This record gives sequence, C-alpha cells and structure tokens, in this order.
Amino acid sequence: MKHILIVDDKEENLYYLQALLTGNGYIVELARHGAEALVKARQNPPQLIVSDLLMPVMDGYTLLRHWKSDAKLKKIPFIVYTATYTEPEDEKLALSLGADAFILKPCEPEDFIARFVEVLAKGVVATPDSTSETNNDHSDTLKDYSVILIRKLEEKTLQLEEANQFLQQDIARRKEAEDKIQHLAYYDLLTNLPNRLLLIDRLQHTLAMSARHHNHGALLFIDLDHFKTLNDTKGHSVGDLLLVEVAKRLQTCMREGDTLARLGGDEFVVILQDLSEDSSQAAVQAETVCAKIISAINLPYYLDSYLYHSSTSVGVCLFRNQEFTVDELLKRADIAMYQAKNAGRNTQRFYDPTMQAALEARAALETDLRLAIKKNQFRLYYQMQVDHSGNVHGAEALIRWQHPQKGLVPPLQFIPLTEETGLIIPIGHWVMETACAQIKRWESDPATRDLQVAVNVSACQFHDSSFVERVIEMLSRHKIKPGNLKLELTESLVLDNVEEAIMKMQALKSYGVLFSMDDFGTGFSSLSYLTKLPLDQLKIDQSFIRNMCMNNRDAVVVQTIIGMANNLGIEVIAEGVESETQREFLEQNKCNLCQGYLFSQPLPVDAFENKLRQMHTYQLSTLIGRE
Ligand SMILES: Nc1nc2c(ncn2[C@@H]2O[C@@H]3COP(=O)(O)O[C@H]4[C@@H](O)[C@H](n5cnc6c(=O)[nH]c(N)nc65)O[C@@H]4COP(=O)(O)O[C@H]3[C@H]2O)c(=O)[nH]1
Repeated sequence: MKHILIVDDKEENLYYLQALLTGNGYIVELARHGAEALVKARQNPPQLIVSDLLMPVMDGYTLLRHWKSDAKLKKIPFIVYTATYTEPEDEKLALSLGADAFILKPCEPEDFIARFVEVLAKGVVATPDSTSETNNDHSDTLKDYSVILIRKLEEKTLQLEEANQFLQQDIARRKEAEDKIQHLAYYDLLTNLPNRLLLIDRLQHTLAMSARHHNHGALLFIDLDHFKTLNDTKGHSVGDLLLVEVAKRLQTCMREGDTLARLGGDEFVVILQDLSEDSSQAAVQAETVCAKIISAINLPYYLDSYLYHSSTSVGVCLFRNQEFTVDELLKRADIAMYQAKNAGRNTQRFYDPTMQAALEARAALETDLRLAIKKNQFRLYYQMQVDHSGNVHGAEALIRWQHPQKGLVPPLQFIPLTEETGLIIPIGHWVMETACAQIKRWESDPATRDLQVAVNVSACQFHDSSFVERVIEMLSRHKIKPGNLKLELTESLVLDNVEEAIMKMQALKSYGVLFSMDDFGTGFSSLSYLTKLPLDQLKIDQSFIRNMCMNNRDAVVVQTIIGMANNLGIEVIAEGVESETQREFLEQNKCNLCQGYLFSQPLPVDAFENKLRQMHTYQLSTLIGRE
C-alpha cells in the first residue's frame, strides 16, 4: 500500500483528504505545516506528498523548496493543493520550484483522485535538479518566489486591515446597541431618570451601605395630585410636558448621591442616603427635603403656553441597617403616600404601621369574602315591618355572614368592602335569588303570601347594565308576584344618575316591582326628583327616629317627611323603632308602618315564621279577649 503525506493547517481539509485517500486504499500520514512535514518525511519518506501553500510555521512554497533540494525527498512527487494561491503566476512558481501538479481547492473527489493517480503513476516529472540548474535560473526562481510571497503578504495584510477595520466598526456598533439596550432597560424614556429596575438596584446598594455605616436613609414616594384630570382634559402630550418639568424640579431638590427615579405614570421615588444616625434627626432631614419638593412642585407651570398649577403627596419611610427588604420599603412608602392623599394632598406623611395593619386586614377580609361566596356562607335574616295594630305587612331581608371562625358577621362589617371590590354583584345576586325563592315558598301559606319582602340594592349592583334584566328573569323563573318584591334604594344611589335611576325603576315598575327609598332624610333630599321617581315607600332613617322624642329638630324632620309622603301619596315607614314612646309618636303623626327591635330583631326564616305565628295567635287572643 502506498504511503501518502498530507500537509494542511486546517483540520477539515486534513480530514477530507484523509477520508478520500484511505477510502481509495492509501495509507495516510498527516502534518499541520511544512516543518512538521519535512521531519516526518525524512523519518519515513512517503510515496507522494500533497501540500497546502498558506500555512503557519512553514508555508508550502518553502516546503517545496526544501523538498526538492533534499536528496532523499526530491524524487518523491509533490502535489500542491491550494485555495489561496490561485493566480497563474502562483502555479508557475510552484511548478518552477518542482511541484508535480498544481490543484485548486475545492476539487471534485473523482478529479482529485484522477490527478493524484496520474502523478503517482508518472513519478517525478519535472523535478528541477537544483545541482544542474544554473545559479542564474535558481536565483530567478527564488526572486519570483519572493515577489509572489511579498505580494501575497501585502494582499493578506490589506485583507486583514480591512477585516480589522470592519471588526472595529462592528464592535463600535454593537457597543452602541448594547449601551442603548442598557439605557432602555434602566432608564425612563420620557424623563431620562432611572426606572424601577435601576431604583431597586440602587436601593439595595443604599441599604447595604446603611448597614455598614449605621446611618439612616429615607425612601420618598411622590405622586402628583390630580394628574389624571390633566391627562384626561388636556391630553397625554401636555401630561408628558408636566412630568418632564416635574422631573427637572425634583432633581434640584436632591443632593449628589441621592437617587431620583420614575416608576411610571406620575409616580416618582427618591432615595435619600447618609441621613443622621439619630432617627428623629433623620426624620427632620427627610421632612426638609419633602418641604422643598412640595414647594418646588407648587410653582406654576407653562405647558404649551397653558398655565397650570400642580401639587404632590409624598409618603416617607425611614430605613436603617437592612431591617426591611426593598419591596417592603416601597410598600411602606406607598402606604404613607396614600396617607398624605387622605390627609388632603399637597402634603407629606411618614409611614404609619396602624394604617398598614388596616390595609392588611382589608386584604384578608377580601380573600375571606371570595371564599365565603364559593362556600355559600351567607344567610338571609328577615326583620318584620308592622303596622300599629300589630299586622305584619312585610319584611326586610338582611344579609349575615356565617363565618367559620368569627361566627355571625353583621353586614356593615363586610358590605362596604364588597361594594368597593365589586363582590357585591355576585353577593347581591345571591340575596335577590334567595329572597325570591323565599317569597315563592311564602306564597303557599295564607299567613305569609302577601308579605312584601324588601331587598337592599347597592349602587354598584343597580348601575350594572344587566340589573333590570336580571330582576325580571328572577321574577319569571321563580314565578312570584312582582308586588311582593320591594327594592330598597338609597338617595345617593339615585342621585348618582337620576335619569338612569328613573329609567330602570320605571322598567321594573311596569312589571309590578315596588320601590322604597332607604335612609330617607340623610342625603340631599330634593322634592323635584322625589316627584319624578316611581316610589312606593319612604323609609325614615333610624338616626331621626332614635332622637325624635328627645330632640325637637329630629321630631320636626320626621313630621315633615311623614307629611310630605302622605301628601305625595307615598307610603311611609319608620326604621329603628325601639320604644313604645317612639311608636306612639309615629302613630300620632300618621306614620303607619314601623320596623325595629320593639317588634322584632332580624331573624332567620324559621324564627321569623315562629314569631309571625306567635303574633298572629296573640292578636287573635286579644281580639277574642276584647269580644
Ligand atoms: N339599632 C337598631 N338597629 C335596627 C333596629 N331595627 C333594625 N335595625 C338595623 O338597621 C339596619 C337596617 O338596614 P339598612 O338601613 O338597610 O342598613 C343595612 C344595609 O344598608 C346593609 N345591608 C344589609 N343587608 C344587605 C344586603 O343584602 N344587600 C345590601 N346591599 N346591603 C345590605 O347593611 C346595613 C345594616 O344592616 P343590619 O346590620 O342588618 O342592620 C339593619 C337592622 O338590623 C333597631 O330597632 N335598632
């Protein structure tokens, strides 16, 4: 088997030729440059050498020169296989140095093998015998060789310079892009201030520093007052102008080393560092910065030639020694900012833990309420509405929450939150559904079939676009007499949008549903809207009933409401009647209906029905007694 030496600095070329030649039955030896090839060939001369030209350590031309001047090697055929030196003079030089073939890369395997076999069969064709050459010929060849090498070198240098220049430009472009990405990631586009991400990073750093030096720091949460109104009325571009100006003014209130960041919208945060070790002094320092900020923000603005005045609410949270996490600090400063808002805005407040406790309790209550809906923990109690003869005309349905740990929770402890969170919609739906089902059951008993059941409707529920359809759907599904359902609305609910209230009430009224105005007298009762609303009943608020026998003003209010209702032909009912004196006063003043503890507390259905039966028996017995 023939032994072939392959010389190339590229692994893939070596691998390719090795595979090709071993596949054709040759034994292959590899070298990575000319010097290695010479060593190997001198130790174990091959039958043929295939060599690349451009290689490190020793290039192919030099190898060829050494090869052809080595007595032991010069008869061994030399094939040049190159992808770099492709010009005719390159080939001419190789051949003049004694190469037996000059093959350009890449070459089809069959063509390569054909040339290879041909050279191998011929043996050495044009080995220039260095000893027989004239000195002149030899120096000419060497001169050619150096010229070509220099030219190639210059070309390569130029290529490298170009490549290098391109690389430098590419690196500069990448760096610029990276800087831009970095800026986008850490800075707010509008104001160019650090954003939340950078703020958190700086805050972490400040906390660590404060732990080392034991100084206080302060986190200021700054929110512009009524910014939304400006945005909504003048547009976002004017809003943006204000934010940019605010950012500039805030910067003037900072010391070097403090951080001012924009969290988004109209929310800015300031980190003050290196405040006093003493907490009260640190508080004074923070307060001073707050005062500066508030008065800077208060100065007038010219936004696109529009004169504007702004103010801000600032929440402050002092910190020291990494006692709190970044999130905790931000939360506290945010809570303090809400305290500032609640205190009337344009002011600052320091974080107050009682407020946080209240907020946490509120969040826990909300979670509990969601669970209560799922677990069906609500109950409906009924409180009777009675006339002066003791006849029960109706009942008010009042919700209770049967809490697994807290026991029976009264509605005032949870209804306000359900109204804020919208949970009143599913809860109110459940109340109405339960009340309708109860009305249906009571319809089958002569003692209860004419009871009017009053259901409280909260504003959120009433304003819901599907309210009217829902009520009608329930009435028809339960097949109840609509006149047995009375909806209690409050004055404020109606005043939210009188036109909408009239439309919805009239729609339900046409089905026969009744309406009562709850807590009457507490709002801005106005005769003009009273006459427009399809009302069946006015319910005098219990605050007037409570005091009417002691306080002449309340007595006058009660008398006025009764007189007004009677004149308008609207039924009137007094709520919270607790004493016989109150009942007598109401009877004397022609308020026929009462609701209150004097008659009964709100009761679960069974107890309500028992009470009803007792009252009926009592009435019968007094009637019989009278006879
Ligand atoms: N001191 C005193 N209080 C009396 C007397 N008679 C009745 N009360 C109480 O007065 C409240 C009357 O209900 P409201 O004014 O509609 O006021 C209700 C109503 O606004 C709301 N609420 C109750 N149930 C519901 C409901 O199902 N849906 C909605 N949206 N609100 C409800 O919660 C409020 C409070 O309900 P409750 O705690 O059940 O309180 C009831 C009732 O128990 C009395 O003689 N003395």
